Amino acid sequence: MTQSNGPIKVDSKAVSQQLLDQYDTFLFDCDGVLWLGTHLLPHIKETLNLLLTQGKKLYFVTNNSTKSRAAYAKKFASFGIDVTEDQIFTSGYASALYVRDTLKLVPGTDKIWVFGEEGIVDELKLMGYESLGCNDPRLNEPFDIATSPFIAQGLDPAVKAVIAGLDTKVNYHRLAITLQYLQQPDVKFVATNIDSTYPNKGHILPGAGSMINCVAFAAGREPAACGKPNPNMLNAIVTAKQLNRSTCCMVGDRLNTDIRFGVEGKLGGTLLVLTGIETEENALDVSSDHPLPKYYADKLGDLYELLN
Ligand SMILES: C[C@H](OP(=O)(O)O)C(=O)O
Ligand SMILES: [Mg+2]
Repeated sequence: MTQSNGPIKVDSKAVSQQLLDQYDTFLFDCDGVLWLGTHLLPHIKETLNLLLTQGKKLYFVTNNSTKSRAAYAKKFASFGIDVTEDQIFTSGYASALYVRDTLKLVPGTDKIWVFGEEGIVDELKLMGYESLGCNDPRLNEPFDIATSPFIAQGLDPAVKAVIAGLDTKVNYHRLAITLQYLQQPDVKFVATNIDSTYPNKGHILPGAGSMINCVAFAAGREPAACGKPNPNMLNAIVTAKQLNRSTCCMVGDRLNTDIRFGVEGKLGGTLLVLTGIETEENALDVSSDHPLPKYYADKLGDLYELLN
């Protein structure tokens, strides 16, 4: 079957082997591809091991900024999957690289207000940056303009950027103080990713993009989004790992981030799996605003199941 017929379904041993034979490197999205929250999807370990036995290089590229690369390595280990930190790239790490290499903020002098979770703070800390906000327990208090310490003490003038990401503790206090910083003209606005939702155990939950848009709308500002499909994230991975784009395959569950990342990043191929956000109808919708995948499958584990 040729690409001119549209996305190719991985539903036979021949197509599964054809896909594996084309690529020597696989970049995997995580949420909706490998797992749903703490639930590992079927035959993930077997599929990753199969790729390793065939000499493939594996990398993991997630827009989920709630954990650091080190914390993700621990999550893989909790599933009995041996992945090192340097195989993992998160949107929190991509955002910290942007703060360091593009904004050129000065570690030890410039601070960052984090509207998001520890994964962003941890990556910034590795680069020598002090963060404010995030899990500060005072932000868990209901917001009261008369008593908020962030209002009473005033904003920290050392804050030169806001990084906004998925924050499962989002509340009015966090939104209000983040907006105060975004109203400062010299404070840059950085977002980890644009995902409107993310999949978790059969439910579709609000994603980073939904809460980032809340403060962006209030501030009347658009952030620089550092995760997929931003090509800078792929450029950083390709450079760090000396990858040959033409022999790489991006595996994801979302058209407007993962598949767009792979297609616009000129990778050799893309595989959309239907265990996360997209449906088979979406995968085949030629009228879609987003690039369609070269391949698609009901789940990643089909690669293994069809060959065994
Ligand atoms: C959806 C995204 O994670 P990913 O699918 O990129 O691992 C996220 O959790 O915001
Ligand atoms: Mg995903």
